[in-house]
Amino acid sequence: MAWGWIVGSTSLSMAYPEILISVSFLLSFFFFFFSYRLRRHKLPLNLPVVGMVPDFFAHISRIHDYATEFLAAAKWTFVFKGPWLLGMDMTITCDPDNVNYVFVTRSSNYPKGEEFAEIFDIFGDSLLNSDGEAWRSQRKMIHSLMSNRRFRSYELKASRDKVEKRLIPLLQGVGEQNNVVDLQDVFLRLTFDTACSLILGVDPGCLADDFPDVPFAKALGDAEEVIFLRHIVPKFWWKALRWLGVGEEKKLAMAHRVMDDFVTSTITRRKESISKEIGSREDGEDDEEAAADLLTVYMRQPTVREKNALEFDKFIKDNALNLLLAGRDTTAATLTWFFWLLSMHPHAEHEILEELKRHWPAAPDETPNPNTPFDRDGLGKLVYLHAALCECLRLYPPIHAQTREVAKPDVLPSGEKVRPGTLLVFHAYSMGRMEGIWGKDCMEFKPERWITESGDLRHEPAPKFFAFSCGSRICQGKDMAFIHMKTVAAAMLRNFRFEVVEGHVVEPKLSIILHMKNGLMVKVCKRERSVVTRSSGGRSSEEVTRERGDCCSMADWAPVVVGVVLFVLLSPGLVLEAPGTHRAVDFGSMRTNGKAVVLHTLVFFALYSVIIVALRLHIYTG
Ligand code: HEM
Repeated sequence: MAWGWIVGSTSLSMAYPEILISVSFLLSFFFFFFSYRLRRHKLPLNLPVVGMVPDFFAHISRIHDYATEFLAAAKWTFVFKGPWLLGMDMTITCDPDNVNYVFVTRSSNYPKGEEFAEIFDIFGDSLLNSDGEAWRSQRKMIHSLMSNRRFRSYELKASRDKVEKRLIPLLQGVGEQNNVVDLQDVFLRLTFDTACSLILGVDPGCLADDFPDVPFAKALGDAEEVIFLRHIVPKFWWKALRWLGVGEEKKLAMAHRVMDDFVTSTITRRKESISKEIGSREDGEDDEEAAADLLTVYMRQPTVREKNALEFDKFIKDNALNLLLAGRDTTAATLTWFFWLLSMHPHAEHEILEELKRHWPAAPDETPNPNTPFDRDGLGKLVYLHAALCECLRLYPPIHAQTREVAKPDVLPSGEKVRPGTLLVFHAYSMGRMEGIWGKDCMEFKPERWITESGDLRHEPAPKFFAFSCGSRICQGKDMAFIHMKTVAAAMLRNFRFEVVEGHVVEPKLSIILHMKNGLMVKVCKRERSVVTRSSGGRSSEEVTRERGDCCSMADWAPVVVGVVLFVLLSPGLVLEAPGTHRAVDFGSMRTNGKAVVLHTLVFFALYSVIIVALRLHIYTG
C-alpha cells in the first residue's frame, strides 16, 4: 500500500519504541472512545487539523436537527471548531439569555458586522446590511413608510385582492382538474406578486394558471442558496471563486444581474408614472383611491421630492430588493410549513375551521367562496389561527439563524468569553425545540400553548420566540406578515382541503431561508359542508430517518467499527516485523521509526475522518 511505502521510507530511529507504540494505541483508543461517546452525547466530533468540519458535512442533510441535538447536549451554547488557522470557529447558541443580552441589553457591542455585509453584498447598503447611523436612518424611513395610514389600508386591500382574484380561482382550477400542485411554488408566486404590489406598485402576474417562468424568482432562489454556502465554506474559498467568476459565485453574479435589472427597470417605469400622477394632482390633494405602495408613499413625501436623484435612487434600489426578500420568502416559507403541519394535525385544522365558521357565518355554497370578509379587526378575532401560525414559526422559523460579530471582549450570560473575531450564531430553529425553554412537549405542534385561559393570545417575549428577531432590529414587517398569512390561510382552508401526496418527503432545503427541499406536493379538494379532515400522506425527513432505525444505530456504531477495521488494515505498516525495511516499528528488534509513527497516526486520522464522513453522508442521505 502507498501509505506503507511512505511510512517505511522515513528513517528516524528512536529509542523506547514501547512508548511510541503505547501512545499510538492510546491515541487510537481515545479516538474510538471519545468519538463514540461524543456521538452518544450528540456532540460533534473534533478532529485534529480539520476540526468539526467533517462531522458537520456528514450531517449537512439534516443540519438543523443536528444543531438542535448538539445544542441540547451542550446546554444551549457550543463552540464549534473549524479547521485550524482558517478562523472558522463560531459560538452557536440558542440560549434566550444570550439572545436578550446580545440583541437588547448590549446590542451596541454586537453589530452585524463587515463580514455579514460582505456575505450579503448583493443587498448593497440596505437596511439589512448596515449598522450604526446608516441603519438607524434607513430604519426610521422604512418605519414611517410602513406606518403610513394610506399604506396600511392598501396593504390589506392588496393582500385580499391577490387571494380572491388569483389564489382561490387557481386552486379551484387545480382541484377541478384533479391535478397535483406544489404549494410552496404557489406561495412563492403569491407572495412575490403581493410584495411587488406593496413595495413597487406593480403586479408581475407570477401567480397565473400557466405558472409562467419568472427569472427574478429563480434568481432570488439561487442567490439564497449561494449566500448560504458562503456561510459554511472558508472565506478565502468563496472570495477566490467570486474573483475568478466561476462556480457558485458565477451563479450568484448572474442572479444578482437579473434581480438588479428587474428592480431598476421597474423603479424607472414607476417613477415616471408616479411623478405624472403627483403632478396632475393639486398640492395637498389626497386621493384615497390612488395606489399607496411604499414607492408611491415615499415619492409623495415633500422632503423626498427635494432629494437629489442619486440619493433617491440609492435608497430605493438598495431597499427594494431587501424588502422583496424579507416580504416574499419568509411569508411563503411559513405558509408552506403551516399547511404541512395542518395536514399532520387534523385537530388543529378542525379548530381553525370552527373558528372561521364562528366569524364567517355564511356557509359555503356549492362554489368556492373567494371573498374573505375580514378586515383588520376581523383578522384580529382569529385567535386560534394566529396561535397556529406562531406555533409553526416556533418550529420552523424561516430565518433559521442570525449572526453577530463582537466589537469588544465580553462574557455572555451563559459564561462564554467572546472577543473581536468571534462569530456568534443564534439558532432560532433550535431555540423553538428546547425542552428547558418550551417544556417537555416542545417537539409537538400545539397551537393551544399560545392561548391563555381566558382565550386571548399569549404573548411570549421576543428573546424566547425569536422568529422575528428582537431588540431594536426586530422585524418591521411582522404585522404585515400576519395580515397576509391569516388572509391566505383563512380563505384557503374555508374553501379547500389539502392532501399531501402519499410518500412525499418533507425536509428543509440548504438555504438562508427555511424552504422545503422538495416543495409541498398536494391534491386540492373542494371543502364540503361537513368537514372531514384526514391525516397526511407526506412524511417528514425525521420520520423517514426513524423508519431507517437500523441505519441510526449503525451510525452510532460506525466510528468504532471503522476505527477497528482501519487499525487492523493499517497495522502491517506499524507492527509487522519486516527485517531490512523501515517500518514504523520493527517488533523483532523493538526499534521504532519516529517520523513513521507520526505519519502512521496522521494517515490513520485522515482516513478515519474520510471514511466516517462518507459513511454518515451515505446513511443520512440514503
Ligand atoms: C413570517 C414572516 C417574517 C418573518 C419570520 C420575518 C423575520 C425577520 C427576522 C428574523 C429579521 C431579522 C433579520 C436580520 O436582522 O438579519 C427580519 C428583519 C426585517 N424584516 Fe422581517 N420577517 C417576516 C416578514 C416580513 C415582511 C412581510 C416584511 C415587509 C416587507 C419584513 C420586513 C423586514 C425588515 C425591513 C427587516 C429589517 C429590520 C432591521 O434590520 O432593522 N419582514 N425579519
